[in-house]
Amino acid sequence: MTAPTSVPPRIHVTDLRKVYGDGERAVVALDGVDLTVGPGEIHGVVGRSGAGKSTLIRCLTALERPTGGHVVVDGVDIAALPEKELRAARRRIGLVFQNVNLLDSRTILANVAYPLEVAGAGRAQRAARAQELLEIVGLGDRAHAYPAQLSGGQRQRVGIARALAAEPAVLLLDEPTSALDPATTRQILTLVRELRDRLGISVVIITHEMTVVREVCDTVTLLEHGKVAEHGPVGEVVARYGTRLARELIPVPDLPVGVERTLVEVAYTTDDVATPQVLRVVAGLGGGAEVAAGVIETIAGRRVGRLQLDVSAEQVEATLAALHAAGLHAVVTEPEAPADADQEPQPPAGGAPGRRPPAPDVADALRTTFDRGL
Ligand SMILES: Nc1ncnc2c1ncn2[C@@H]1O[C@H](COP(=O)(O)OP(=O)(O)OP(=O)(O)O)[C@@H](O)[C@H]1O
Repeated sequence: MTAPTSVPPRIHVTDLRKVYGDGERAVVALDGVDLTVGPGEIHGVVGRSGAGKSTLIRCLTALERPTGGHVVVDGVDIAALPEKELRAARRRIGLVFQNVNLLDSRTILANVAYPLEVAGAGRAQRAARAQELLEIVGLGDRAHAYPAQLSGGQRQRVGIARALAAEPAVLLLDEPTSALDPATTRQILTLVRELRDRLGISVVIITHEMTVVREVCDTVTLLEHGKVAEHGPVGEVVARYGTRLARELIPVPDLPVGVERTLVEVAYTTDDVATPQVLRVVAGLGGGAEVAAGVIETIAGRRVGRLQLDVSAEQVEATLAALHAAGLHAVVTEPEAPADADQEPQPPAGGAPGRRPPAPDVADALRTTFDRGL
């Protein structure tokens, strides 16, 4: 969902730059990033390790001063604010990260109430609000449980409830489902969508999981080497045949390793051509063209197909010509590497595979921010 132009975006980042260090040691982590998230929009930010995702989070939450550019959250440019005004501005973003840091000695009700306590709300008021938030995230009957008694998915729910306590305009979720199994992931994503529908909140999800983008995001940004490589509504991005995001959002099954083949890929959306029509064209190719792999999926309301044809080397030109003559997008392609083949190895978190936890300085900074009452 892209915000109508008359409605101001909840997040409007322009030409954001962040350089760590200087001179020969300078590392350009963000290099002219633009990002717009409208009211009620769920926006995914994806990118490989080192692309700049954590730096973007830190700039969005004002934990890091940008080297240049603007970070406007709910109408306030937090990149330009003096230190003493930052605390109030930070409340406009509720932050939840993969390893939810709950206070183990407190009940989950007291955990959710904690930001309100720091903000000076009275006991009865904060208990009522915390209970209401726990009801919203589906944990109303566990208010007096302790964090150690909860599953990973339930802890995420508590983290989300706590992040909502200060009534933020934006919920920022950093790898919210990386440590969760597929069924729990789906439940959390359903909750995120419900929160958006119920509260009208905007959501930014930083993730390396394309499933998250496919299942819940309205719009997506791909960061590469600190720059925006691709962005747009998910339904449009999947129809940009051959782009990295389109390929990763609609992965075709891998071919056996070591098999040498010439693959011709046909990509289409059923807005343009129906699948039976495509198959008729493929059936008429002759020359031994065979469907080696393929997938047809409905993403963001759009049905998209990718077929990989196994074609003998001498038939490639004729095959491409016939497909193009039928008005289809077709290119010679390579067997695909797994989506995150060049990710750094990532240690398990919370007992399941996932993105590595934030570096200690990030985790400490975030904890300190939370302790200050965010
Ligand atoms: N405090 C820092 N000092 C120097 N360089 C840094 C610092 N933090 C990040 N970088 C560098 O900035 C670049 C972007 O890093 P960042 O952590 O934002 O990427 P990322 O996409 O979040 O990666 P990951 O998914 O592995 O967490 C990398 O080259 C990284 O080495």
